Amino acid sequence: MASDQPIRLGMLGFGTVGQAVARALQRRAHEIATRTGRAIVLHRVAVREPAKPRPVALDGLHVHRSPLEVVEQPDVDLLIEVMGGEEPAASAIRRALELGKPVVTANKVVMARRGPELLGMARRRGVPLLFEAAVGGAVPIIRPVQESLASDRILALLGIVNGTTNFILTEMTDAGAAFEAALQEAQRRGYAEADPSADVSGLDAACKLSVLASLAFDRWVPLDRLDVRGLEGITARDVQYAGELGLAVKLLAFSRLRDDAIEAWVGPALLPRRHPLAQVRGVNNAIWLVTEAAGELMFYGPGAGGDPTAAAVLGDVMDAVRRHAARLPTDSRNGSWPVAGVEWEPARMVEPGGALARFYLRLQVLDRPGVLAATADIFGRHGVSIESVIQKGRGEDPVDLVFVTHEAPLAAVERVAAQVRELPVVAWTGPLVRVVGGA
Ligand SMILES: NC(=O)C1=CN([C@@H]2O[C@H](COP(=O)(O)OP(=O)(O)OC[C@H]3O[C@@H](n4cnc5c(N)ncnc54)[C@H](OP(=O)(O)O)[C@@H]3O)[C@@H](O)[C@H]2O)C=CC1
Ligand SMILES: N[C@@H](CC=O)C(=O)O
Repeated sequence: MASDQPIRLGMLGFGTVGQAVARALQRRAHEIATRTGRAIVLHRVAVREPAKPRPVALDGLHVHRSPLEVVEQPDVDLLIEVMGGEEPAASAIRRALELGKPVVTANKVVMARRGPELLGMARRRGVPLLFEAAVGGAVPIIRPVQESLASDRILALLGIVNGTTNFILTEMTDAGAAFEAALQEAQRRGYAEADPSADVSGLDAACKLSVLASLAFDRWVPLDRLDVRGLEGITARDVQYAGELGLAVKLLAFSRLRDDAIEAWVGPALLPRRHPLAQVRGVNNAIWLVTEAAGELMFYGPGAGGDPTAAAVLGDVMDAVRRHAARLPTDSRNGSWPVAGVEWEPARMVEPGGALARFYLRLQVLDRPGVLAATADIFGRHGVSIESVIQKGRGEDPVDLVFVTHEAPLAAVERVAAQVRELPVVAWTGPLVRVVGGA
């Protein structure tokens, strides 16, 4: 990068985030140049369908269909990857690093599935690979965990890391919206993934948790070792009943150190309405960290959407330009996943079935004499003690029974749910939902 020349960007993807990056580069060209000491211009892009009409036009750019073709161009100094998915994104990032080109990505799938390999490559080449936008959208969380808290020890993290599902749950709670209508609105606003089932199933949040927990605990927390549940089966009635219990439904990501093993899960959870995470509404995300020295910290802001995400992407671009110009290697902790010079090892994980929590379970039962005693008996036989039970409706066919348990191992509560489901009076059982924080 000769210092009198602008930095020429190659960008893979020109969808919600890519177009917002292009807009911001134009609108903020002066601040960006002043703050980095270099002009930064978008030069080449890769898209699947160049002829598709877009709110931001591709005019004046070199447009390619092949991501690798963009990477290989000698006039591309720095790569932005905002196309999503594992491949061809990971191969393009890898090739850029091999060529010594700094990379900025918003892709949590790539970082969760290929992070250790790509960060290892970045470190060997002494080239930045930055991914602040991959977790929490505009919320700064990667840099605080890697840099600001580098001297501290993170003990636990709990967060809302998916904007789409938080938006859906907020619409269902506040406006009584139907799940499908709220999801469509989230897609229209550009919050959802290209395949929104990744948001709804908890996979998007799980990728983010894998990345964040790996950085927080300095060992690889593999995606396929997480207990991942989504919003499937959560209905307006659950939202209503939770409200009546003074609780709010959220899709949470949780991880903590237990002895030297890692417990990690993503799933629907009920929080007391006064809990700070219960106040996080709409597309916002929030991550609450517990550390040894600093205590409790909370990071909050828009977790999805073109402009907020583009701000995080461009922050990384400017950082990469400054680092490269100063010939700094990737900093002490960036790329410390795996730890410098040490072969990376997957974390020892707490078996999900053994992890303790309180649970909410809703059943639809035929209103027959003795039905409550029959279901409660199953809980007792598996050693799961019931904290509260509510019956909703009477005489209708079927009625709802809502159980909240005391702390119990997940595996025991799963056995209860499976056995209850077999009772002839039980018409339907909902998903297991954790209850977090005091009632
Ligand atoms: N949207 C958001 O709020 C956030 C998104 N992210 C992440 O940012 C990334 C991009 O998201 P988003 O902008 O919403 O996604 P979009 O689906 O809106 O855009 C994807 C872009 O990538 C292009 N593309 C996809 N596959 C290929 C391919 N094989 N070859 C060439 N071009 C390809 C598409 O081309 P075409 O336009 O021709 O179809 C499109 O321009 C994802 O990793 C996402 O997880 C992170 C934080 C927030
Ligand atoms: N689909 C994601 C986008 C940001 O990562 C979300 O809704 O959070």
